[in-house]
Amino acid sequence: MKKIAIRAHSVSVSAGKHLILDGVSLDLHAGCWTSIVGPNGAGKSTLLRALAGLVPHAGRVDLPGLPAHATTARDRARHLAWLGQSEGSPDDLSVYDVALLGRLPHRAWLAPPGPADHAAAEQALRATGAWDWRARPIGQLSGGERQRALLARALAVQADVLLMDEPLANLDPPHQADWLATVRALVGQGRTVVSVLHEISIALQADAMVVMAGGRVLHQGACADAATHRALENVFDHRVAVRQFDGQWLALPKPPSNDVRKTAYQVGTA
Ligand SMILES: Nc1ncnc2c1ncn2[C@@H]1O[C@H](COP(=O)(O)OP(=O)(O)OP(=O)(O)O)[C@@H](O)[C@H]1O
Repeated sequence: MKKIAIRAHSVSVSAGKHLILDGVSLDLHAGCWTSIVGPNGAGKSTLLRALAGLVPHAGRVDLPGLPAHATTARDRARHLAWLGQSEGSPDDLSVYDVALLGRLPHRAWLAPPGPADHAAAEQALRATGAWDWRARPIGQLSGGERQRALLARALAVQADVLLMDEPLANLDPPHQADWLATVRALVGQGRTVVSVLHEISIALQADAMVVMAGGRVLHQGACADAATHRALENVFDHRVAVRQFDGQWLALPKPPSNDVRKTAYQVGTA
């Protein structure tokens, strides 16, 4: 039987009277890459933040891979790394120092980074192609360069579980492919990756997929399963078609029907 990396029991998140996440229960397998997909506002980021313990919620999130003696926030930060959307870092911090931030859970209070920390930062920066400009201040970087520096910070943690919210934001296709290779390597080492993705064709390359809408999980299954493809097409109102090309599943955008197109045009030109 597959090990569980994260188990959510009836997790709900509210903002005032608005229920953003509505009693989500799910098991995420260890040593697997799971992608979370769904339309805008489905609750994907909120679910990921709840799994990471970054948002107050009802219900429970368990990390069965965390040893029983590992009870502190620092233990948890070593076990579970996080890459959020539009994360901030002081603009004058160098790319190298940003990567080293990922080592904070491994360092004693106020202790300088040691050889293992420098080695982890270098490995992470090389994996994201950011090593050559490690001395540059993060505030001077383009959107994609910045994302690669932040990704390096998450990788430098060397955590068993990585949660990433839109990790491909601003990345060009070669660096998207590098990210895919990195995820495959992590999973090959037995690590668990959970990513919220809008790039559905890339999300379909994961091992498993969680399909969300309206703050709920509508479907969870293998990316190769026909039931998962149907759930994807349904949740996007059949505006995507899942097809196989060259041995790979792709989600192709479909144009609106003539009726919808006509209405949209009339609204747009009114
Ligand atoms: N602090 C908040 N207060 C009120 N509503 C919120 C708050 N945070 C999120 N929401 C709402 O909760 C819903 C889910 O938000 P969330 O960011 O989790 O969606 P998402 O699926 O990640 O969306 P997207 O694909 O657009 O990034 C949205 O309708 C959002 O407007």
